[in-house]
Amino acid sequence: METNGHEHVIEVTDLRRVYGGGFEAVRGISFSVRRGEIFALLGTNGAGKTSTVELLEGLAQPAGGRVRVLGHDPCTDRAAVRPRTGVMLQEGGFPSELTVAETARMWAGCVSGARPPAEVLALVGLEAKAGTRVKQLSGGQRRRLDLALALLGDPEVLFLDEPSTGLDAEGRRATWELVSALRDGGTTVLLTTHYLEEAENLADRLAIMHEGRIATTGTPAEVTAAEPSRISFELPDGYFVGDLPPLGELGVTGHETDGRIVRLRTHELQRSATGLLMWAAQARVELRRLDVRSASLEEAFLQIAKDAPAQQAMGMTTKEYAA
Ligand SMILES: Nc1ncnc2c1ncn2[C@@H]1O[C@H](COP(=O)(O)OP(=O)(O)OP(=O)(O)O)[C@@H](O)[C@H]1O
Repeated sequence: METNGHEHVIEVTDLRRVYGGGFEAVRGISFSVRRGEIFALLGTNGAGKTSTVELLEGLAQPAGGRVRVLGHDPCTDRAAVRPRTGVMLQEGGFPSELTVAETARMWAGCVSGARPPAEVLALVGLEAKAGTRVKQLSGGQRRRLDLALALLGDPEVLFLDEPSTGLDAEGRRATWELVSALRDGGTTVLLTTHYLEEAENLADRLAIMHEGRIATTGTPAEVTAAEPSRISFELPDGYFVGDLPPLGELGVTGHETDGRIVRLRTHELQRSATGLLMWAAQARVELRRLDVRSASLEEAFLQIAKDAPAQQAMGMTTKEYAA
């Protein structure tokens, strides 16, 4: 379907997934992915990312709502969709006695018009491991084999469930480069990830899921822009928060204290930082552990996940100012 001149390769409308015991893992989500775009689904543990991706892959029927991939229902019209998509699941589950090359050849036998197995192994940097048994691969090498197999059919749409989990920094970068190159070649990619840096580097657009719903969506810049920047510092000896200049007048929209550490939130970082530093200069005090940082995807993520146990454990007090 075309909207505003963009062809939507994946369309999800009010999608729901309910498991056997009645647990609703996906609670009415909607988004679309354009042709040639990388779309990242981010979220807290158990947010419903894998449950969603499995519906897009046609591995299960939704309890409600609608999924279209390349214009088809991926579950009931699997024969039309499957040959045009590549899937990298979280757990590949290969026969461990086969070598890498044998695994790729076996998989190629199940894919119509498969690319030469050696070609996809080279793409993911596994050509030197062609003769190695799968059971002797490291976790990261297995992930790369997973990715190679997903590429065998030269798919138009690629689903990647946590593609770089278990990879070292170099392997992760290599995967990002490969996925970017695939996108540049016209492949549409939907990926799930726990790495905010991955989404920031790779995704054209993203959605952050929390408890089965989409909490926010947009380009990384749009999602980030909605979040405040942060300034933190240690209160100088003998000073209290009340001794600081009126924070609202510095453009500060809220603050938290954690012992002697003060954290300020602001949408006007330069104005707030300047006001604070001028105050410190005039008072002739040093702001130890001073940290000034622009809004980031991490902030957006933590804000959404703020009721998660790890955040509660930080035990901060919070004050909000009227904007
Ligand atoms: N087969 C199942 N039966 C019942 N509940 C399930 C099943 N699979 C997943 N769930 C539950 O559905 C919720 C969403 O799980 P899902 O695996 O989709 O989350 P996720 O966002 O991919 O998480 P993670 O980041 O930890 O991989 C979780 O609460 C999970 O316990």
